Amino acid sequence: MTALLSVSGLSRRFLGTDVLKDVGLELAEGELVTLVGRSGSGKSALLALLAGFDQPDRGSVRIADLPAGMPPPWSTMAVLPQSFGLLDELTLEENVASPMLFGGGRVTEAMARAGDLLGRLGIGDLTRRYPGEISIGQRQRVALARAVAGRPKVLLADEPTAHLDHATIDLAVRLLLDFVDEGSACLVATHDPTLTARAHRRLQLIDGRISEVQ
Ligand SMILES: Nc1ncnc2c1ncn2[C@@H]1O[C@H](COP(=O)(O)OP(=O)(O)OP(=O)(O)O)[C@@H](O)[C@H]1O
Repeated sequence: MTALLSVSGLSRRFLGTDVLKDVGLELAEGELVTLVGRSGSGKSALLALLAGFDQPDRGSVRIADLPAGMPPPWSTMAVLPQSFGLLDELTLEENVASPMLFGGGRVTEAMARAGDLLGRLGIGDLTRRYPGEISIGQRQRVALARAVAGRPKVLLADEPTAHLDHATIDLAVRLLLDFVDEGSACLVATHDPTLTARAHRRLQLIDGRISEVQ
């Protein structure tokens, strides 16, 4: 299996506290891996380091075949933040199509894929609405659709099912599993037991250290 993300010896200190201590992990192509840990344990801090939004005090992050430490282009790594980051002036389908269009994709194909992804998440009837006209759980689904739309090699997702009901979580998990099956890898910080149960592997953060959940 090809390693799409390799992390070693990652440490990060905030305000005199070692939040992450010597963290190492690998994500292989085809893997959906969850990251659990108590609130404040450092999950979002770790995702920020992996995404290149923050710099470690020690350690290295290597993404796909880029040199270690090289910030990944958005077409290689996508980030789904807790705050979604949707563009309010674009319709839902335009939001989802945007990574494909920025990557040089054809408009008709990008819009068709956007509609398909939104349909798979149960909101195919809302494609022409704007983010301000839908619920928070619907916005979360749009953000998930947009995160996978450009087929990035690595997706980092922070609590992507936090606002979803049980049936909708099932749709989201299926989408993520199909996404990694097509040659990507996904690391998900989550408190969601359904998502965790269906992941290929589970990691946990305790006292700044990462370990595999057996
Ligand atoms: N920029 C920062 N400056 C100072 N402290 C920070 C900063 N970012 C994170 N922290 C601290 O690092 C710790 C880990 O925060 P983080 O947001 O990664 O937790 P989390 O596991 O994602 O929590 P949750 O499940 O509640 O989202 C917390 O104690 C937090 O206060």
